[in-house]
Amino acid sequence: MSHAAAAVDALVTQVGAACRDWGFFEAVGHGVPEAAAARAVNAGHAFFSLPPERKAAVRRTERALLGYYDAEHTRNVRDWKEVFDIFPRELPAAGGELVFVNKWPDDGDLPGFREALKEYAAGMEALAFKVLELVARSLGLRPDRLHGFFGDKQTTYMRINRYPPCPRPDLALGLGRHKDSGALTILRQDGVGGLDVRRRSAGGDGEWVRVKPVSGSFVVNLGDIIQVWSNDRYESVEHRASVNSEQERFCIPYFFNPARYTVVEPLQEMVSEERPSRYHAYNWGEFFCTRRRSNFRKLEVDNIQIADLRKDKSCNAG
Ligand SMILES: O=C(O)CCC(=O)C(=O)O
Ligand SMILES: [Fe+2]
Repeated sequence: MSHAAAAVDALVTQVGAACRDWGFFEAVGHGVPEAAAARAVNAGHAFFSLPPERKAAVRRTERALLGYYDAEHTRNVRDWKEVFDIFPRELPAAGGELVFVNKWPDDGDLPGFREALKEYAAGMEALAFKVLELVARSLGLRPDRLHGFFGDKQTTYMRINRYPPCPRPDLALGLGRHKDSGALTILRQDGVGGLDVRRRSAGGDGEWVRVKPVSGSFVVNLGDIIQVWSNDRYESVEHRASVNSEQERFCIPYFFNPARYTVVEPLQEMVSEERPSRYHAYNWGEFFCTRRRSNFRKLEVDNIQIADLRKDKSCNAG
């Protein structure tokens, strides 16, 4: 085996172990130019420093879901944060449905904002395909086995997240506990710290573990779709963002998601007589839109979770 092939094999083993044991890992030596990341971070800070009326000009609505928002709910509890969302690959508006067209602030307000975010998103996409390949290999699949789900019509979105200092961090969360519903999330966080991951444990709820910020790294986490594709070999992991009373915290997650029409179900290679399919097939676009619709206000019932699609609901994993 060549040197390079041995290095890839070693990386695949590491990624596989992290996916199995944590569902989370940090990527260093990832090839995304630091200057592009810094430009995106600066653009984000500049956006949130705009006066409220400039931010309100690109506020999202219940139908047009991209842009600025400061009242999001996660699993029926309001988050302590403000966000700005874009689709790096914009989707044409389809009549009567939710609209995913980008709302950009005026160029005069924020010169270079759009370019900075687009450049960064392109770097994230390149990294996302590399991670996808490592994940596929770690499951014993062809390196490009999952690539076809992420063509031009992908529903990937990117968010800039700001968590303001909170006078009572014991009473609020920047972002309530949740699992990401897409395939992979790759995020850049600042040095403040606040991302907590729930440790997996056989007996039920594990402890919360703070993800130590590592300068120049990206945090990668598996979403529900990888859990389903892998037929539970990997699991999406619960996480949350804590806040603190002194400092604002800032991060940019990139949510790598397949096309809307994708029917998500365990991959045929992951299913066997000994390990039958554990999930009902579902339509990703419907799942995504149901989730996004429900984060405007407090509902009486919890919104849809991946566990609802399990064939064996008595098993609480996921
Ligand atoms: O603030 C963070 O680090 C986590 C962000 C996150 O989990 C999300 O936006 O889904
Ligand atoms: Fe998340």
